[in-house]
Amino acid sequence: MSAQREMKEKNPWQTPVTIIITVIGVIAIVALVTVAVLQNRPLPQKYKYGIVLDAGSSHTALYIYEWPAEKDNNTGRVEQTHSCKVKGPGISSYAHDPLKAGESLRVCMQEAEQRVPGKRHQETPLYLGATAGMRLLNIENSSASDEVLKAVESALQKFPFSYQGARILSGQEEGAFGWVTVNYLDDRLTQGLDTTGALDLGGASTQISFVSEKFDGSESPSNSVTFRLYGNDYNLYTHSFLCYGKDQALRMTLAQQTQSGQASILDPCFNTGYTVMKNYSVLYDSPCVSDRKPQNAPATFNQTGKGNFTECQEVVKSVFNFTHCKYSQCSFNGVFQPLLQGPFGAFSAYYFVMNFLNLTDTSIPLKAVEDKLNSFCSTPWNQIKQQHPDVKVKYLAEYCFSGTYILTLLTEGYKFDQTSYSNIKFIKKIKGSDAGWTLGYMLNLTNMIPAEAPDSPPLPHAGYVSIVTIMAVLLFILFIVSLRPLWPRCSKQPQIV
Ligand SMILES: Nc1nc2c(ncn2[C@@H]2O[C@H](COP(=O)(O)OP(=O)(O)OP(=O)(O)O)[C@@H](O)[C@H]2O)c(=O)[nH]1
Ligand SMILES: [Ca+2]
Repeated sequence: MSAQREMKEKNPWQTPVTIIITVIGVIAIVALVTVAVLQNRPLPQKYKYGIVLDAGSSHTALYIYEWPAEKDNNTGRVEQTHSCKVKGPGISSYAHDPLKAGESLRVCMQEAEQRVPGKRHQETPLYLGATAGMRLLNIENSSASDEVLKAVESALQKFPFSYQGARILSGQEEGAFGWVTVNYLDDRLTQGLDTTGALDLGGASTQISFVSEKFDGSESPSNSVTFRLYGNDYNLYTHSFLCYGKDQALRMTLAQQTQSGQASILDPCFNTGYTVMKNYSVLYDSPCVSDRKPQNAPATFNQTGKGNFTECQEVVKSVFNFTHCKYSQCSFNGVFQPLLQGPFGAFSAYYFVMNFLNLTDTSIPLKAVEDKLNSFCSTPWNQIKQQHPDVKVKYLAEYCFSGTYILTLLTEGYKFDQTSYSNIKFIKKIKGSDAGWTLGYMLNLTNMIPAEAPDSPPLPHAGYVSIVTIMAVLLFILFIVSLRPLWPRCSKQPQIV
């Protein structure tokens, strides 16, 4: 028993000094880890918001975007959280009653007030961009388009957001921002990856934008847009064809068929059995066709469907001019276009139409696309209506024309062949955000895409805490090891008999 007592007395682990040092060491490590965890705990996520109104020719849509407040500069972080389709036609249709254009936006704006947290209202930028419908109105009657813009401006200023202006975008901006949106959402810009081209088919204009190695902008400077984004330079080819959106293109094919001011036409682009009376003055009330209005035409004409894809394609082709080109190569109407390159995302009406016609699979031969259109166009109108009772009649009636127009625009207009056609993807959304010019427009105006690559992000919180914990444990072990001279010698342990 006395030997045991003697050993206990000699054991340095049980001296008060060692016990105090060990306790202090443990407390210090616990404190270090606690401070690391608490100090670097991610704060509850705060979001910022931005609102863009897309005042298109056929309708207006409102988009709300959201991004983490502390990450304005990081790509891929801005997301569309809400969209609202304004009831009624596009703002350019209110030329005769501009106040109604402003009034029409109210419901969607009230929705935005509900969706964006109140304390963020005042700092949330609000933009309105108008496209081809307003471009046409501006050509036709610039004071009327000014009035419409003024009316929407005063309507928007009544809301508590940070109003940043309502303006008409140029075709070039519309094409370029559509391209930015697609590539931003695909995370192609920060990674410096090859980019995706953008094809946008609206009601009154259509845009094609892509990066081509063969294009440095010199051959046609008006089609060139240069960007420096995240440290990479891009030389973008873009062109917007005014009047080649699908509604104005339809007008042009009808103008082509009513040149002599007949009282009726047999239209190959509409299904057999479809018939409707149309007004000459309404049809020709657009700068896209107004100079072709036949003299002495009656007030109305009957449009009756003939349902013939091949003939429809001939009529559609007649609205493109392929005769002159002063450049090395052109798409149509004497417009320069470099060699097509890379994958393409085709959105807006490209998607609506090809999705309805079950033609979004671009790996099928172009001949098969033609066959499908041929079969759709030759289906009687009654049967089409029966098969699709829930589809809006206006859309349904126009699918034969729209499908034929899209195929002709892509293959004859832009010169997509079997191989390049298979590089097109018909898309509506990318990662939950609509493909279109609005997101690119907002990112640009809020300077959210820096010219140079941002510094690499700091260590994530979990990584930080793990490293501090490992370091603390290592320090503790080191501390214990440093006390080695005080350790009891195992070999000298007294034998207890
Ligand atoms: N089939 C179908 N067509 C649609 C739908 N929504 C819009 N469209 C039509 O598709 C065409 C293009 O629509 P948008 O892309 O909204 O065109 P927009 O922005 O008003 O016109 P732009 O100012 O030329 O860009 C128009 O003819 C619309 O009437 C839809 O859900 N289904
Ligand atoms: Ca549009």
